[in-house]
Amino acid sequence: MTVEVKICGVRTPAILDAAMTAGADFVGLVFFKKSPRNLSAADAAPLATAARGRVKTVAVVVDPDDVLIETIATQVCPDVVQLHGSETPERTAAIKAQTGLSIFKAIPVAEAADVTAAARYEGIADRILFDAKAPAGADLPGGNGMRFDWAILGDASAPFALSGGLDASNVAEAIRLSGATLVDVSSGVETAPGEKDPALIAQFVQAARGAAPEHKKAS
Ligand SMILES: O=C(O)c1ccccc1N[C@@H]1O[C@H](COP(=O)(O)O)[C@@H](O)[C@H]1O
Repeated sequence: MTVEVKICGVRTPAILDAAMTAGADFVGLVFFKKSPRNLSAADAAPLATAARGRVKTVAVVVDPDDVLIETIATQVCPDVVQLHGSETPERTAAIKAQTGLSIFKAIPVAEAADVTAAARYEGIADRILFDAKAPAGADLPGGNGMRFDWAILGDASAPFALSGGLDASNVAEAIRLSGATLVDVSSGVETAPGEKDPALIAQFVQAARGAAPEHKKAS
């Protein structure tokens, strides 16, 4: 089984090209002012246009209001909306209804008990994304390069995505231990916050492609 790959925090045409050349399945466009990867809708629209039909675009937002969602949906036209804040199941359903788009819902994880929160989004979010819980007081809810114990996802049901501190050196082990069918990376393919590196992107995609979840390997 092939594991899908998302390269998050793409900000320039050159890095979009690098992600597509490497064979990424998704690229993330971040709409969060505190992030070093933040884009305006006007800056993101040409990137999304260049990506269309070649790689799926994911609009990453944090507790967005209806105006931001409408602006992104009409100007950027992404394939997916990734909700990376404290959106409730009701708010998640409302954003899905407003946009008609596929929804990734991020669930912050520090310990096994956090994984159960995902059940509240069953039948609402199209994919659950388990990400490392940000430290208290952090500026960003994601994109911090922090990881958690991947093995605690071993019993999570339904295909899910994994992020948090992944890079080319650890993504194969993360897939094997967690059973994730999609891996998402931001800091792990950067040389500085917000500065993506084409070689690191290529290495990450290659490492993820070569991995398979342990319990899904043919015996
Ligand atoms: O990348 C960001 O700046 C960001 C900002 C706000 C919400 C989510 C963000 N990124 C997501 O964070 C995770 C993990 O990133 P990392 O690899 O640990 O740096 C990933 O899901 C990104 O989509």
